[in-house]
Amino acid sequence: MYSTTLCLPVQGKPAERILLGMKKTGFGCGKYNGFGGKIEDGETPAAAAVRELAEECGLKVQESDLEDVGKLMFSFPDKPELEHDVYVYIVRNWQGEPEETTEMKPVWFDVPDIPYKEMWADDSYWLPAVLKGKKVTGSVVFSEDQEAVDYISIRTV
Ligand SMILES: Nc1[nH]c(=O)nc2c1ncn2[C@H]1C[C@H](O)[C@@H](COP(=O)(O)OP(=O)(O)OP(=O)(O)O)O1
Repeated sequence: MYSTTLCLPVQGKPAERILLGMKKTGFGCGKYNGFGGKIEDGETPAAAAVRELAEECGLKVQESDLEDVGKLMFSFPDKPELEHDVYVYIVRNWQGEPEETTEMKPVWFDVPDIPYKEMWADDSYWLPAVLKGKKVTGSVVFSEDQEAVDYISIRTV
């Protein structure tokens, strides 16, 4: 199993707008998602989140700007090698402007217009709670096509 990060830049508290990226390559290509990727050997989740956010959309943050909003585990019964967990962070302060990179095309969405149909199927279960200020932990099992959610257990606090 490997570990990844997911950074969600938002404006407002509670969140009114969110920056998502249309993923152009790799895992989740063609979906809108937060910004993140694999945690490298010897790297902390926070350091990886800062690095991936800058690499994928050019926003620069300090580790102290990361608000830890939970951890999720994703598994794919027919593809155990894809099993991974995700450290999820919200950021409200950054330097720079979002810019398109080879990996992601960033787009701002008003929270009521978040394009859940063009995102990972689990997001509609937990992202609304996170945007209202909750923390989430949980686990998601995907179907064979790696698109539909077969089982989901999310705890919000
Ligand atoms: N079901 C899911 N729901 C969600 O909201 N985000 C997910 C998700 N499954 C994976 N992610 C996120 C976590 C992470 O930010 C990204 C996948 O990272 P990966 O490292 O696997 O892919 P990349 O192709 O970006 O590789 P690197 O950038 O090279 O690390 O997608």
